[in-house]
Amino acid sequence: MASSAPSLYSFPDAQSLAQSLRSYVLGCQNTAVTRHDVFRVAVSGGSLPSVLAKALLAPGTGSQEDTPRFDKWDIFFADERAVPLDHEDSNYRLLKDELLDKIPADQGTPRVHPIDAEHANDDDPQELADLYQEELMRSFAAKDSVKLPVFDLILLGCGPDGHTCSLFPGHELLREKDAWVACLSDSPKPPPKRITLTLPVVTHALNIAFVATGAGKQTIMKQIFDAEEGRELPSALINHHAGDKVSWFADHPAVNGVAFPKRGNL
Ligand SMILES: O=C(O)[C@H](O)[C@@H](O)[C@H](O)[C@H](O)COP(=O)(O)O
Repeated sequence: MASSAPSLYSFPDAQSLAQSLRSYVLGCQNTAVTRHDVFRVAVSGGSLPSVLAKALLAPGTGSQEDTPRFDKWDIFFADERAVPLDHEDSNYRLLKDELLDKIPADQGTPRVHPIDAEHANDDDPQELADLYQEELMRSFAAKDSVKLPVFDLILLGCGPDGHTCSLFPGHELLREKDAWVACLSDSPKPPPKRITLTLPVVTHALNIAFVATGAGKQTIMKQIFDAEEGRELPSALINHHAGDKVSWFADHPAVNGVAFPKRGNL
C-alpha cells in the first residue's frame, strides 16, 4: 500500500485542463530524458487521446521545458482491443488519428509500439498478450533481473464503472501478480477481446495520470475518492497502491460533490 494520497486536480474547462496536462506530461518527459535519454509512456483509448492531443499540439511558450521532444518518446499502449490496427475500434488508430499524424515535423517522430493483432491468432488473445510482453521485455529488461517494467508515465482514462486500462471491476485479472500483459475475452465494454497492462505494471510506473471529464463521471468519482465501498474498483486500487505517484485531471462537472480535497493548479 502507498503511504500518501493521489492528487486530484479540477479545472473549469477543457482548455485549462489541457494546459495543465501539458505541463505535467512535459515535466515527466524532461525528467525522464535527463535521467535516461528516453521517455517511455503508455497510453489508453477512450477520450484520452483527444485530450492528450489538445494538450500537446497546442502552441507552447517556446521555452525548452515547454517543448515536446517526440524523438525521445517510446509510446506503448496501456490497453488495446484485439482488432486490426486500422479498425475503428483500435486504440492505436485512435491515437494515430488524434495525435501521431499531427505531430509537427520539427518535434521529431516517436517510436510507437502498437499491440498488433495481425501478428497473432485471431482466436487467441493470449498469444497477442504474450507477444506484447516480449516487446516490453525487449524495451525495458536490460537484465533478466528486471521484474517489472518501469514506465516514466502511464496515461489512463476511467470508465463510468470505475474500470481503467481493460481492468474491470470484480474481474479475475485484478488478481494477476506475475504477467506484465494479460488478455480477456469477456470485457463488459465492447469489443470483448482485449489486451491490457496488469495492475502491478501500472502501479510500478513512476507517474500515473488519469483524465476524467464530464458529469457522466461524477457518480464514479465519488465512489473512487469518497466511498468505502468504492475501494475495490480498479481505478481506486491504483490510487491505493500507487498513492502520490497518481494525478487525476478532472473537470468541475466530473468532481462536483466529491469531498476529497481538490486542487486547481499543479
Ligand atoms: O480501450 C478502452 O476502452 C480504454 O482504454 C478504456 O480503459 C478507457 O480509457 C475508459 O473506458 C475511459 O474512457 P473514456 O475516457 O472515453 O470515458
